[in-house]
Amino acid sequence: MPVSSAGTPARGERERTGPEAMVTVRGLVRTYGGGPAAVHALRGVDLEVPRGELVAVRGPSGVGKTTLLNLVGGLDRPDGGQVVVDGTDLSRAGEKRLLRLRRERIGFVFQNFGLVPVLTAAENVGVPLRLLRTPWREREERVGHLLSLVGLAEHAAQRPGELSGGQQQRVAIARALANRPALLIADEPTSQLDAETRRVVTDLLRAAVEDEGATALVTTHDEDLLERADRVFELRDGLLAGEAEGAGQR
Ligand SMILES: Nc1ncnc2c1ncn2[C@@H]1O[C@H](COP(=O)(O)OP(=O)(O)OP(=O)(O)O)[C@@H](O)[C@H]1O
Repeated sequence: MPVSSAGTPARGERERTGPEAMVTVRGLVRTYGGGPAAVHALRGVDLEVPRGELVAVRGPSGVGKTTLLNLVGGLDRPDGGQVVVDGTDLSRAGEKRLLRLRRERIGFVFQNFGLVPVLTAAENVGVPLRLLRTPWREREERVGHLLSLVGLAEHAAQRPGELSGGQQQRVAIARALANRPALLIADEPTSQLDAETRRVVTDLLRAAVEDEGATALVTTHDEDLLERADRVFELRDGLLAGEAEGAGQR
């Protein structure tokens, strides 16, 4: 990071967090509501996600895991602290810059999948590529490849309502990978799945990291996924603590 003599980032320089960190979170605070009913979801969270790793955040229900992912993904603004993603300080980025970062560099897998009900599986996977104005042929090839990767080539023409929960989850993962995101953010990507599908989805996340060069930040309770993460953090009482090394195996 270029620094001025005072040790702060040189004026006009894009803030960098070093070559390794894809995400750096410092002192992150998010409070919902006010007064005695205020919910202090995050009270000063610090987190570093190195490039090329699968990092998992665990913690009890309602502890603030989704809140953290939304803030890292630029979908919500914090009440305090700093989030730097891929060299961009989100608190200094305007809406346009945030939108571009989300479209070009980030893939999301939401807890409720977030698929568009009137679009087929293939069309849902193609949405991020349409937003990037990817040419038709390239889009079709990428969508076909991703649907095969998640084992849904045969279901390309079905709409979300005609797919099982596990199939919808896999469509959501294929869609999140469509733009070859530098950062894949996944909120409980294996929840509500049977053991076999959980394994398939975990394999996909590892493949995104190993083969597609992505960095992944996931929340999960799934012991198998935790086992295969490169690092595991625990969110408790609004703070992130206790890093454990996962096995990080394929
Ligand atoms: N928009 C909101 N308005 C008010 N309170 C909210 C809002 N979103 C979340 N909360 C509260 O903030 C806390 C953290 O919620 P969050 O969804 O981040 O938890 P979580 O760890 O992801 O939970 P789960 O594992 O059940 O998905 C909860 O107490 C929740 O009720």
